[in-house]
Amino acid sequence: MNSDPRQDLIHAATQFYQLGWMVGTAGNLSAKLPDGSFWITASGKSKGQLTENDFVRVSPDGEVLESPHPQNRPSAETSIHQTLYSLFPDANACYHVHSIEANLVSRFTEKDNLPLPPLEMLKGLGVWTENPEVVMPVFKNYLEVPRIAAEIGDRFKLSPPDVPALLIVYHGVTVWADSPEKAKNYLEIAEYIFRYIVASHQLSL
Ligand SMILES: CSCCC(=O)C(=O)COP(=O)(O)O
Ligand SMILES: [Zn+2]
Repeated sequence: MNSDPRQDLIHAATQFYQLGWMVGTAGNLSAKLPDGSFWITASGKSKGQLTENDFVRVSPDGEVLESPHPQNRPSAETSIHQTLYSLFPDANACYHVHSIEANLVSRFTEKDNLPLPPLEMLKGLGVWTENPEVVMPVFKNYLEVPRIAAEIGDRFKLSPPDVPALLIVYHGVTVWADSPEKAKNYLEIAEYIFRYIVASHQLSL
C-alpha cells in the first residue's frame, strides 16, 4: 500500500463517478496509513473532480490531523469508516457509493439483511462454499449518521457479516478491505451482484 493513498482514492472515485456510482458529491472513500490514521474525502466535494487537496486525514477517533484546506471537513459519514476500521483491524480501505442498483436492492427485503444469489462471483467477496447461502447486512438510514455507525458496531460485534459489505436503505453500499485495490474489486463485485438481483427481479426469476 502507498504511504499516501490519496492517488488511489482519486483514481477509484474517478472510475466510480464515470460508472454513475458517485454522481455529484455522493459517496466517500478512505484509506488507512500505518499509524492508524486515515485519509478520507472531505465533505461535499465533487467526486468526479477530486484532487489531493480534497481530503482530510483523521485519527482513529475522528480528530482532524491534517487538512490541505482550512475549510475542509471530514466526510459527514466518517463515523461509519471509523466504526469499520475499529471492528476490522485488517481493513485498510473503506469505499461507499450511491449506485441506483444498491438503492433498489436495499428495498428488496423487509428484514435487516439481503439474501445473495449463489453466484460464482461471491468468491470475489471471499465466499468459497458450494451453493452458498449468504446475506448482506442492511441498515436503516438515519439522518444522524453516528446512529447508523452505532447500529453497525452493535450488530457486527454480535455477529460478523458473511461478506465485507453492507447496505444502507435508500442510501448506498459500503465495502472494506485490506487494500484500496481490493476495496475497488469488492465494490465492483457487489455492484455486479446488485445488477444481477435487479435483472432477476425484472424477469421474475
Ligand atoms: C448527495 S450525497 C449525501 C451525503 C452522502 O450520503 C454522501 O455519501 C456524501 O457525503 P460527504 O459528506 O462524504 O460528502
Ligand atoms: Zn452516503
